[in-house]
Amino acid sequence: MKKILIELKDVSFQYEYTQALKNISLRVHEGDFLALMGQNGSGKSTLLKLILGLLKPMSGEIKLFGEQANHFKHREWIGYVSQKSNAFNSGFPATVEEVVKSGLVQKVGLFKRYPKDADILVKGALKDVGMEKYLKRNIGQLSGGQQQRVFIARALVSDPKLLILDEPTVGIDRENVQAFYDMLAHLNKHHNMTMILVTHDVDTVSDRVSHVACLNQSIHFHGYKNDFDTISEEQIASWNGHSVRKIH
Ligand SMILES: Nc1ncnc2c1ncn2[C@@H]1O[C@H](COP(=O)(O)OP(=O)(O)OP(=O)(O)O)[C@@H](O)[C@H]1O
Repeated sequence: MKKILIELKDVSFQYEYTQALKNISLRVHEGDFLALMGQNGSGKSTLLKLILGLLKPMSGEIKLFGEQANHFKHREWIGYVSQKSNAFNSGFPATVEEVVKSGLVQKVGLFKRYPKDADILVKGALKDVGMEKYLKRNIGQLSGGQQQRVFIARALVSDPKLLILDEPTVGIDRENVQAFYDMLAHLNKHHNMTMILVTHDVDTVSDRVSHVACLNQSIHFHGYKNDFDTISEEQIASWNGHSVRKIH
């Protein structure tokens, strides 16, 4: 049986005036490549913040790697690439190498020295995302998609078991989106990296993902990608409150 890495049971969360999440139950197993979909304001970021321990649920239970979330000590097992990480301007004074190396801070602690093999780890992480040639380049001189790969390498350098990507294809041109998904699928298959990919766009859900979850305050669907493909656009639209188009 595959291990359950993330488990939410009946989780609800309310901001002062807004109920963001209602009775969410969700399991992510080791090796899953999950697309978490939902329109703007459907609660995706709130759900991520709960998983990342930045918010506490009002009710319900969250377990990470089998442990209660509030007792979970291995935050470095969860890598996170935020939505706006690929928005550096060309003058930003950091090289690709420096950006990726800074990902080790989570593992070694803020005031500790980098491990002796830090340079090897950095090169390995850049190789995993196909960016090893850019080690000494300034981060601001790369395209949006290349910057996104560097930030994935930054998350990978501390050797996480689960990678959460918030709308990673925003800012990547259409031709490069498939190559980007190929890279994620490679990490998922060959490095056994469990992935949660957040998107508000049905169009961008790739055939590479294994599972899909549709969120709009509550979970409307969670299952295999093949089963998701049999659901009509009208049905998905009724969950989202606006029309949708599935592109294969
Ligand atoms: N800090 C906050 N204070 C109050 N309400 C909030 C806060 N953050 C989010 N909300 C509300 O909670 C609901 C869910 O927001 P959330 O950011 O989780 O959605 P999302 O699916 O990530 O949206 P998007 O795709 O636009 O990023 C929305 O109605 C939003 O207005």
